[in-house]
Amino acid sequence: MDPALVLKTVLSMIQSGTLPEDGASTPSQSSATVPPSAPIGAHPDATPSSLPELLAKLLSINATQLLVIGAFVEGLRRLFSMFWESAGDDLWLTASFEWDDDTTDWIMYWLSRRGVFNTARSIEVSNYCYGLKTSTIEGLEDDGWEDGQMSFIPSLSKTYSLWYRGRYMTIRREKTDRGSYYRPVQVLQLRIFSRDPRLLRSLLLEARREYQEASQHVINVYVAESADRWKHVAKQEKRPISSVILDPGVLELVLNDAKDFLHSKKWYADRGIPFRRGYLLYGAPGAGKTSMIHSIAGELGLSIYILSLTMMALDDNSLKSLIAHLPQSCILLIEDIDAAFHRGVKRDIQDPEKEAKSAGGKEAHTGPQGDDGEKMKQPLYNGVTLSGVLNALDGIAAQEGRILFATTNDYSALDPALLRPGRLDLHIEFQLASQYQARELFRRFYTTDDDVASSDMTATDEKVDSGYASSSSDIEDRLVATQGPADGDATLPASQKASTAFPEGVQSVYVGMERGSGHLPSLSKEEVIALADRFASIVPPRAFSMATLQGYLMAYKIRPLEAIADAPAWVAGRQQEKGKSAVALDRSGKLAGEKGSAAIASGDATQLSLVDCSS
Ligand SMILES: Nc1ncnc2c1ncn2[C@@H]1O[C@H](COP(=O)(O)OP(=O)(O)OP(=O)(O)O)[C@@H](O)[C@H]1O
Repeated sequence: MDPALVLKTVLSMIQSGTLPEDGASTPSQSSATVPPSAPIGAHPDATPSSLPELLAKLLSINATQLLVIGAFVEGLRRLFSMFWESAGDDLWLTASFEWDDDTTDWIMYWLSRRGVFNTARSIEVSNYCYGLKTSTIEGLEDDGWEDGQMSFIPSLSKTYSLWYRGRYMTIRREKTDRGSYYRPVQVLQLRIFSRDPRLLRSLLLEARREYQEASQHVINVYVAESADRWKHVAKQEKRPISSVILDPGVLELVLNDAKDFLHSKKWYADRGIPFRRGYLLYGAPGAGKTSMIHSIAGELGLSIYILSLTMMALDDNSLKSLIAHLPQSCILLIEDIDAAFHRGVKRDIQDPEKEAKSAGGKEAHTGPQGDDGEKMKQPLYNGVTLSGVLNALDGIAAQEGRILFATTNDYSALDPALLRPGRLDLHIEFQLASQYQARELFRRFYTTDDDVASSDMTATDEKVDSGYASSSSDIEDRLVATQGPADGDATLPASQKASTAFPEGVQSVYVGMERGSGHLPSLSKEEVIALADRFASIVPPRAFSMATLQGYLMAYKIRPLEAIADAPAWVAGRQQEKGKSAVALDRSGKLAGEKGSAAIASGDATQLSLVDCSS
């Protein structure tokens, strides 16, 4: 049989969709009509009229003929794939995005807005948070799923298609041969059937714009997952600047400084100064260091990258690599930077300034790190050395717009080389709550959102000390009514007295927010201010952290009058407790015991120490 004839027959059958004439005809019947043994060339012009007939003819092809047909088909296939590939380059626009890259987030969000994955028939589902990649699924909330609990992501090696501005477009997630065996690098490949590169650019810009618009109310938080990669762990609602209560001017100082820095690239370049800015927030735990950084990140629209120097498997190289993998604009937050030093970040270089001073017989710094050789030789917690940390911090300047925040509760543990201007330029001490902070905390706690935004309470501590000038007689009456007749247990806070829901014999109290129903009593703005003044006059300044005061108010979430009534007993109880065991911070940030805080409270300390090392 002529191979060309066979091929022609196959093609014509495919084209015409010819089926066996008689559906009942069986292979055995066919083979009876055209015996397999019949030489195919016996009737050269005979065209097989049915599939069994064709099969029979094919089976009768000899090896040489088969080889010719095979070679012909393979040749055609190669030709076609060559054409397809070159046509692919010519006719398609292609862009690849590394799966872990932020740009993938843009594309994933853009795709999810077009419902590509909501209608796909094969999809990967994950409850892991992928930035804004999470697809919202209509009706999901009704089924008890909260928004953000589910992500749709494209299955591996599966192609999804859609139309973009009238052009056919495909999406595919693929593994590459890069990365480790266990974690190969994955890419998202996007192809548009077009020769106009502007189309790709406009898609990218569109995706970025949509993503940024959707991100306006959130900040992304990343942590160093392994020694050399960042992992997205959360998208958090932006924390309003006004929700962080510090003494007047402090937050504004840092925020304006950071804003000014971000706009000063040329200024730095013109003067040959490395373009970097670092802030060190130190002092009392629960005083608002982390809160302040989060609210500033929200205000500046920057993501936060959190790094712990005590992370296992971290060494100088991986630290450098982590820094190098930071995006151009972001906040790097090194939390509890002292922890690494306590655990023995190896001091393998000498601080030249200190050496100079030591030579002169003077210590530059008397912290525990000092020039103490013993300390330097402590066993390493991990492979990080001080020079590695310093080099990494200096490397932050390599890209524009990176801001460093470091926090610590133990200022004195930090090495002077770290504190030098150019690395950590502005040092801000956070103390226990001042009267101003206590009053503002109370006021914002019990006022509505609108009142918080509109109210401009600029009263000073003197005003608080001046008594209850602003308190109305109405409020006084209500307070007296709240305190009620003496019940022989005046020291027991009302929150505890009210906790009668526990089974008999169970000695429990709410330490956080008490559950229960009810509403905030109706209080005018002036009444809340009067109560806030009263609260601030009861709480001794610099005796409690803001977190502690917030915890106290949480127990009185809807009972401001009782919060005031119980405050003296609560303060007395806490001070008694703290007198035994608690600690406070002295001016240098060193943990010094409860008496330290009393000394600070007595006015022996500045409210907030700002050390602008660059000036
Ligand atoms: N100045 C503040 N204004 C408003 N809330 C505050 C303030 N300080 C602390 N809080 C509240 O207390 C809690 C703990 O605050 P935060 O984590 O910011 O303290 P921190 O100083 O970073 O503590 P640590 O040193 O232990 O990390 C948060 O819920 C925060 O809302």
